[in-house]
Amino acid sequence: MSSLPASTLPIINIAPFLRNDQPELRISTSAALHVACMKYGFFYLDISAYANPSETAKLTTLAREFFMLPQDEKDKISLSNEDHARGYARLKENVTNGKADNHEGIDFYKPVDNPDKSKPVWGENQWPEKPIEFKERFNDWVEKMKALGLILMEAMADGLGMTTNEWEELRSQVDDSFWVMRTIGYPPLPNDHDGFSCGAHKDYGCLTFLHADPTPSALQVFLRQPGAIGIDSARFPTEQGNEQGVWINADPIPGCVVCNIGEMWEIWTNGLYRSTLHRVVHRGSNYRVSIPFFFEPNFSANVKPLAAALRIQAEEDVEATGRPLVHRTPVVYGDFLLSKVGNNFSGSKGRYDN
Ligand SMILES: O=C(O)CCC(=O)C(=O)O
Ligand SMILES: [Fe+2]
Repeated sequence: MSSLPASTLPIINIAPFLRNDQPELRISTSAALHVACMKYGFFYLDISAYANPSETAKLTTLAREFFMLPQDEKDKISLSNEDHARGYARLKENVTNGKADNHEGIDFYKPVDNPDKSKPVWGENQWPEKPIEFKERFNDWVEKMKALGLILMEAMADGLGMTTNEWEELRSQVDDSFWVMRTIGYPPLPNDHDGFSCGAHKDYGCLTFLHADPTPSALQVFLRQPGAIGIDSARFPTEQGNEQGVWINADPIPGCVVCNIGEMWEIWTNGLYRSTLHRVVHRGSNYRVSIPFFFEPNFSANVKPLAAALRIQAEEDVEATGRPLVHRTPVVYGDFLLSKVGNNFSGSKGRYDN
């Protein structure tokens, strides 16, 4: 897999949205976001003005220390203790496209009022006792990523040409994000493993911010390119149909998180922005650690096509083709999430994934 082309994904710096004195830079940045979301659904977000590299390095170290603990120590926070969504999942416990993923991980969700572990995703988070500092540092990261989510959403609203009122309305759907954070550990993928380190999928929420250790040639992104011959087209998930494209590596870049948009953005933009397939194929010899943070809509958010996206489409499509716009079906985010989490577990109820 190391022969895949290197990433050509754009790098977008969030810095102009952290301050108020660079209006032109804000405009060009939100325009670049708009193009990146239409073209790739994936980009690098340079957060070096927002997060210190020592902070992210500490997170991967803590996660690695946890995964190196004996199995029975890790199993103390097994997700079977809880709502089958929050907690630790053993290697190969997660399933994508019917095949076991070669990773282990801990999932955390936004805490809820009145937790009830008999209800999917409605239990309590389980934090490891070891290594110490784990809970504190990761909680800090949650706060930081939640704030980043709102900053990026506003920048994207600008990129879509939303009015202030339209942004306020969208903001009210994401201001109590039902976020998810995962720490994932990937041993090298054995050659005879029937599946991937993490099988091809789209993220189904709003925005993913992925911090990973420096391992190259692990995360791969599917770039749609009509006419291209896919590298292993036999393995496309069915919903991808026979769409053609190529897999590229999205190797980590210092100071950046990899950011991708989930399926809720497809609905909000009525398909103008596309949520993009990605997968992990980690054939290196080291133990890889990644930490995705999923900034999601509020549980009760009613996600439907945004007027700003429909305006763009009306200009581009209807005039060009004469066809009326077909609107995507609205969903309540929490219902959508619950319909998804049932599919991902070999033995039990399921959790957040594709
Ligand atoms: O580990 C990675 O690089 C990606 C993980 C991922 O795509 C996910 O958890 O949704
Ligand atoms: Fe993903």
